Amino acid sequence: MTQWEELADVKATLAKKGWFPATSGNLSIKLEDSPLHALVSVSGKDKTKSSPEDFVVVDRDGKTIESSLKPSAETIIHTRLYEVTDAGCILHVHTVENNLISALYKDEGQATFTDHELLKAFGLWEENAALTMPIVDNLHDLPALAEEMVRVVTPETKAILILNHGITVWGKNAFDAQKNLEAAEFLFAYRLAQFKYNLLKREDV
Ligand SMILES: CSC[C@@H](O)[C@@H](O)C(=O)COP(=O)(O)O
Ligand SMILES: [Zn+2]
Repeated sequence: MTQWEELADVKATLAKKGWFPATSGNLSIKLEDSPLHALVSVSGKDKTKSSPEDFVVVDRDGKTIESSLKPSAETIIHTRLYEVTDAGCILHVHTVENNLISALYKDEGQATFTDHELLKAFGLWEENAALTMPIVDNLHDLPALAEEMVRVVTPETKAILILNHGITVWGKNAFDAQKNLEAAEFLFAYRLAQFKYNLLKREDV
C-alpha cells in the first residue's frame, strides 16, 4: 500500500464515523524526514468524498511541491509537530465530544485519563497509568497556534486539544495515529457519560 493509499484509507474510515463535519479536519502522513516532506489534505474539501486531489505534498514551510492545490490551512501545525515529535502521521478532527472535553477542562489546561483499559492503546500498560492531553487556546493566528502546540508537547504527548475547536493526534504511522484517535474519542465519550449518569462529579476529575 502506498502512503497516499494509507492516508486515504484513514480518511475514509474517519469520514464514516462522521468525524469531518462541514469540511472540518485535516490529516497528513510524513514522506521524508530530512528535508521534511509530508502528504497533507487539501483545504476545504468534503472529506467524505474521495478524489485524486485529496492530498498534496508539502515541504517544511508548508509550500506545495509542483502543485497549485491549496494545502490545509492548518498545515503549519502538522509540519511543526513533525519537527518536534516522532509522529509519522497526524490527524485532526472536530467532534462534539472533543470540543466538550476541551471546554470542561480548559481552566486546568489539560485533561487527564486514568483507570481505563483503553489507555493501553496509547502504549500505557502500567496499572496506574495516566494519559494527559494539553489544552491550548484556539488562536486564530495559525503560526502562533502551532508554536503554542509545540510549546506544550512533552515526550509523552500524543494528542493536544484545541479549545472549542478539535483534537490533533499523532502516531508513529497511520495505523498508530488512527488507534490513538479512536482511543481518545472513546475516552472522551466515556468521561462525558460518567458525568451524564452521575458516576462522576466535576470536582472529582
Ligand atoms: C470548516 S471549519 C474548519 C477549519 O477552519 C479548520 O479548523 C479545519 O479543521 C479544516 O481546515 P482545512 O483547511 O480544510 O484543513
Ligand atoms: Zn480544525
